[in-house]
Amino acid sequence: MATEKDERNVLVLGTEEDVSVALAKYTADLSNKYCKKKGSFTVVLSGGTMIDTLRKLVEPPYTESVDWSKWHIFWVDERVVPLTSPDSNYKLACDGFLSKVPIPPGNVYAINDTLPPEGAADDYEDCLKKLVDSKVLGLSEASGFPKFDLMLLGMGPDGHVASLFPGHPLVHEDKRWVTFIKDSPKLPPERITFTFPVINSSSDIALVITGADLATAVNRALGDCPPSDLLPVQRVSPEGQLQWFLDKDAASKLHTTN
Ligand SMILES: O=C(O)[C@H](O)[C@@H](O)[C@H](O)[C@H](O)COP(=O)(O)O
Repeated sequence: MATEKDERNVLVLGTEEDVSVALAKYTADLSNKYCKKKGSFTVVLSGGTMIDTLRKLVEPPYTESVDWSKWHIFWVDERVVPLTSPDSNYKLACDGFLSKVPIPPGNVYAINDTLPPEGAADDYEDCLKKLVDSKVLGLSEASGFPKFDLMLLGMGPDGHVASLFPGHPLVHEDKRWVTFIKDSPKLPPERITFTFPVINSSSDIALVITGADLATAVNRALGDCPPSDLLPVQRVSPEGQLQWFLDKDAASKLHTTN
């Protein structure tokens, strides 16, 4: 397995399978760290291929060694569709991940799928505020936004993360915790999404990017880009640590990988 790591925490592994193995260990280690430190682990999922890449986490030794009872699960973005729809990020995570480990169902925070996008975003933000009141979630001292322990983010070929797309005004939203989009260029069009202040208040963020179709965006993201032309993925800058996980295909257009 080829492994390269640079000072920006860019880990380049041979294959998607290698990324899956490394991501499982990284996530289990953080679970251990946060469960010891604060008695809980707040994890934010995205949709797309990231859930499949998490597959090694629901295999031994992690099925036994991870304290799943302390986990709390959120979504960085969600499609406004029924939770039973094949388009639902909740359903994707249930089928590929949550159904395989004993996370208490009360710790899994799905959107209210009976509401339109505006209402679903308000409802999810209210849910986060209640969890702050009940001390499940903390607030960042620096930003005043909620602070999650770990966000597991994917990236689209256009450089989007969550449902924050290049050139869309939502990229600059700086007041809301959760907002909505009705014209997402990636279908389905109606979604809710965390905003960048919430994303960037996180303790740890993993950017999990595999496949040759993402190589151009990876090269733009990790290369030098004029500040006015930042891709959404380049705005990911957590208070804690950002860790990139790339396979060789996704890294194939990088000029230098050290
Ligand atoms: O709901 C969504 O569509 C996702 O949360 C989205 O942000 C995803 O993570 C990226 O688009 C990458 O998706 P892929 O991994 O499928 O390329």
